[in-house]
Amino acid sequence: MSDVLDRLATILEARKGASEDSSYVASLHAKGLNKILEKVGEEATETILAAKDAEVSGDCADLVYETADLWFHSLVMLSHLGETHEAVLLELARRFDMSGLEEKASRQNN
Ligand SMILES: N=c1c2ncn([C@@H]3O[C@H](COP(=O)(O)OP(=O)(O)OP(=O)(O)O)[C@@H](O)[C@H]3O)c2ncn1[C@@H]1O[C@H](COP(=O)(O)O)[C@@H](O)[C@H]1O
Repeated sequence: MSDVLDRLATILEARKGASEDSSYVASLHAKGLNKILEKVGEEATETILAAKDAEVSGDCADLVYETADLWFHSLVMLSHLGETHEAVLLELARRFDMSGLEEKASRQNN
């Protein structure tokens, strides 16, 4: 499961050179950053609405589906700008490590 982002990133990279008629990702790149950002915004809104519905129904299936759409379009945005998910994972890891150090320092001070 953990290699899904790596595998998807490889496909997204390959789609940069693909024909826009044969590939949704290539069509987004061809339409440009504004179209990609429009999709990220739409998917973020759909994710928020699905989260509100999930709170009422207790069913998170639509929320998971919409979050996957949001992550996917965010990955296309990063790829369009020459960045990858790895930079985001590194940033999360850096924060995780920092919070670990803070916890340790706080334990030592008490
Ligand atoms: N993970 C995804 C993925 N998630 C969502 N989508 C597409 O994202 C779009 C979601 O937008 P909407 O729900 O607004 O649907 P829509 O109304 O058809 O979209 P628009 O007309 O508004 O652009 C749909 O067309 C979905 O098919 C995806 N398209 C592709 N992938 C992955 O990307 C790879 C490359 O895809 P292609 O470029 O199509 O080969 C695929 O193998 C998949 O692994």
